[in-house]
Amino acid sequence: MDASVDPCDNFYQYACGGWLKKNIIPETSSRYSTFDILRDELEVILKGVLEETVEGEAGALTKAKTLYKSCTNESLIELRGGEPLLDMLPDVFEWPIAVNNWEANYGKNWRLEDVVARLNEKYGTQLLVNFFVGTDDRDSNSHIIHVGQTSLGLLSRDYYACSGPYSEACRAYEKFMIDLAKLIRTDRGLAVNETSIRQEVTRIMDLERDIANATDTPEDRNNPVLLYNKMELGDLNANFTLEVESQVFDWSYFTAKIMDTVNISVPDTEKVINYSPNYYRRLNLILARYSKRDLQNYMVWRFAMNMVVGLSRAYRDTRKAFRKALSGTTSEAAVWRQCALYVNNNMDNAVGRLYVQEAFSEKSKELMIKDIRQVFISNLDDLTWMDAETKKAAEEKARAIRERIGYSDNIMDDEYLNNEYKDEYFENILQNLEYVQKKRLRKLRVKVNKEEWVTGAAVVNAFYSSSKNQIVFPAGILQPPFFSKGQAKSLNYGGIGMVIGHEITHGFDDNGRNYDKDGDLKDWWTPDSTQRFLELSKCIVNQYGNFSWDLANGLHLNGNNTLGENIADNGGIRQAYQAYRNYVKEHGEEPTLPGIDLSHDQLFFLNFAQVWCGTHRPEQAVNSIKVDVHSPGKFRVLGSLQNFPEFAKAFSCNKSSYMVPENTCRVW
Ligand SMILES: O=C(O)CCC(=O)N[C@@H](CC(=O)O)Cc1ccc(-c2cccc(Cl)c2)cc1
Ligand SMILES: [Zn+2]
Repeated sequence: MDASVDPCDNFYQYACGGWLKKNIIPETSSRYSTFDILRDELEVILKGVLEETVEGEAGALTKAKTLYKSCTNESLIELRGGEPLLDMLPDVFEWPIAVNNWEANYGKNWRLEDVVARLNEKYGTQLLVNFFVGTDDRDSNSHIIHVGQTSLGLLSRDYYACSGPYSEACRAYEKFMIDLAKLIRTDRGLAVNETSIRQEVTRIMDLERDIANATDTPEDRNNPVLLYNKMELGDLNANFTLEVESQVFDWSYFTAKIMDTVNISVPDTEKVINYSPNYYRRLNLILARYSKRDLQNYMVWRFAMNMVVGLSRAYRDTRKAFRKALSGTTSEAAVWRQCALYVNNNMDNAVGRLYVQEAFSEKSKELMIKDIRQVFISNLDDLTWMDAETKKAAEEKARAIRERIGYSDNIMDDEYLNNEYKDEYFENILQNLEYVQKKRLRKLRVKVNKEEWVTGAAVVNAFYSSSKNQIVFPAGILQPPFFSKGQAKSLNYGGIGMVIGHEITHGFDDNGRNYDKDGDLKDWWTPDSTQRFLELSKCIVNQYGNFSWDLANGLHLNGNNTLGENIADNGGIRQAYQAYRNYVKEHGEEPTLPGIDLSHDQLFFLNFAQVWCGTHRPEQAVNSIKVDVHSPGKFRVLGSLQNFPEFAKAFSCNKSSYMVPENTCRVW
């Protein structure tokens, strides 16, 4: 901390000023903070357990270690060059820019449905048409087919302006395409004509820019009620025509191409949810202006660009400038880190088991969730803006929230674990992609398992699931500074207590409030209470929208896209603090910590703030301000403390100081 700063002038600087002086962002990190360091440390633990040979361990654990080993076998990876990618290009109907006679060999029988379906069912990549099986928002026990809008190579639609802070990213993106195309042609012994490659790359960029402009903005996708457009599969053919070179996209044929691979037949009367009707209407106008070749170039590019990270140095180098432009890092993370992350993401229960056995103590499960839930409920009484009927429903929902702490007992059961990973899909990454995707598609005819955890255990994070009305605190976050049985309660309440309140409040933010206690999209609000909620939320939208972020060229935060997180932060701090005061009332003040002349109330706020001591690279700041639903850490701390009078009291701040603004916001 920097005690020379007045906590009432800028509490973030007071709490973190010392940290910022002592820490430099590593060249491999785009953001570096207390929170990120916990994640880096967790990866080190994963490295240790994944490299360790243990006789007679469960088969699933050996498979995770095998996958990790194949991923980190750098000499073999170097030897194989671009082979894993080159070998599978024919399987997705080739990349026209990197092959000769594409029209003769592939273009003739080419169908958009075939390539979009193949990328989806075999490579888990949703492009152009985002087809996926997910929980039915209005029937949270069932799965249903969804079609949504595509993801973008440059992450946010705003980048395609390619001007100002985005010009470098666009230039690097196109260079990435050119270099990869040249490298593949060279590897295939094909002539490289720089001019024609540049021309094709320009068309791919134009196509993706048009697609980006066809996508709905995040603001237009904030309300789950408006996204929920249920229709029959047959209606997609009738109302959402897509045509390429006068070939009409057949939605039924397309769906069968995907679902046949998991032996699920889908009739035209099948109900589906269309999350992005406007996107599909706009998309058709765009497709009329491009050729089959353009589309094929675009889609295979979007797939190939993500494959290079697992290939030889020459292939990874084509992505360097692009990675620098988007994240600011000058060198990629160590291979072992990338592999530990990859295996954890794809085999989270096996890796979770290894992590928990190695680093988690059962004592870390004794969280104060009950206290904080109780505070949320008793606070409802004070809310003047909510009527009794809606308060009653809110209380019922809060009481119904189910909690998950640490890890699922299932992962400690060898039988269960081996069964989850029974197929031989773990030799390498590509096969693993197919395995994970098939598992997702098979869920269509299966009921939602609400007991299932929405995350692995080896994760430094926490979650709220609106469809399960469930809060989850995986083992990875149950550690200092968030929690430790041995540390002061003021630190635990300012740490994990805040996170618990944050997750509970997600059930009542601008998105979560649309779901009832059973996780179904059902309105349990009176119109008046809804009206008042929206007014109070507006205060938060404006408050955070007023923050300008120096690291992002002074861009202002998007108060709408970050609203849910900001409501959760503001609820969390209040609930955690009140729960701490209740604890003290019952158990008495805690003994003061030696050598620190701060009260426990002050320590509560200090620990809360120091979670976010850290900083971003400018490129990452521009990126995250567009795509992250969380506000930057500094503003999460400042914004929530400015709205909380108890903070001002704890540090005896007077009215005129920055931390005690004239008008404050409060929802929960
Ligand atoms: O990685 C990231 O940037 C997102 C991390 C992220 O917010 N995860 C959340 C997952 C979610 O949103 O429910 C869980 C969470 C983590 C930290 C805090 C916290 C702690 C102290 C002070 C403040 Cl203002 C906030 C609150 C919630
Ligand atoms: Zn959150």
